[in-house]
Amino acid sequence: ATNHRLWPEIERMVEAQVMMAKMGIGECGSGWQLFAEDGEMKMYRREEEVDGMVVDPLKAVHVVKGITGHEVCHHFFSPQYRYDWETTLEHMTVLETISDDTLVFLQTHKRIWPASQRDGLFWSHIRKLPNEKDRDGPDIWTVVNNSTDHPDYPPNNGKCVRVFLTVCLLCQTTVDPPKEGMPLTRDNLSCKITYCSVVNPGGWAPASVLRAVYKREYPKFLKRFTAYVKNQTQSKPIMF
Ligand SMILES: O=S(=O)(CCO)c1ccc(-c2ccc(C3CCCC3)c([C@@H]3C[C@@H]3c3ccccn3)c2)cc1
Repeated sequence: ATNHRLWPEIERMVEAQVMMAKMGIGECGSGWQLFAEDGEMKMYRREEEVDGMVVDPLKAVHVVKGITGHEVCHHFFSPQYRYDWETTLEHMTVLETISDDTLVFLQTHKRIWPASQRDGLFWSHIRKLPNEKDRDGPDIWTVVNNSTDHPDYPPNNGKCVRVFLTVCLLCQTTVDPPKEGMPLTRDNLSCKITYCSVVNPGGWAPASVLRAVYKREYPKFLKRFTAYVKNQTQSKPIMF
């Protein structure tokens, strides 16, 4: 729905986030440090603080066989799967359904001692993008999540401190064609996933605790989420 109050912001954020996600780590500016590696998954972060709070930008790249970018983005965007893969989630509500590709979420995350509990209120938008490199190749799919306001849920008015986040999941599918006359199967699929996130904790939390949480939770999240998508799709028809 292009006539919604958030549309101009969504357009701007999607364009900016997709451009950043497409850039290699080298081009993304200096200061990225590899902090986790597991097979094809590589996680980088930059150590940044705003008003003494850790807001370390994170960029992860991963290559997963047997799934498509559409399937990855569909399972990331759709609320009905979220409790299955998002382990730090305590509660999730869809506050607004702006259109079938744009939702507004309110989420509370499990408390991380000794910091106070956090919640996040953000719009989430899923979009297919043309594959510029290979016109007749599979499309690129992306989901962008960005903090927003909602009149009924002002920040920090209850037990939770409101985090401010911007997240981009960008997926590029590669099809390795089967032998002449052989059917296309999931063995011919590979998906390059780029996950970028900046989470401002919204209020004081010990830097050492936050960095330890990020170091533990982000690799776990991406591995768990991608394994979940493989598991959910393995016996289903391919969704391009
Ligand atoms: O990609 S998403 O949009 C997927 C939808 O859920 C998303 C990802 C992460 C968060 C998030 C929000 C707050 C916090 C902290 C900050 C201070 C205390 C709680 C964390 C901590 C880092 C840990 C974390 C890392 C990865 C996954 C989940 N948890 C993460 C929110 C949304």
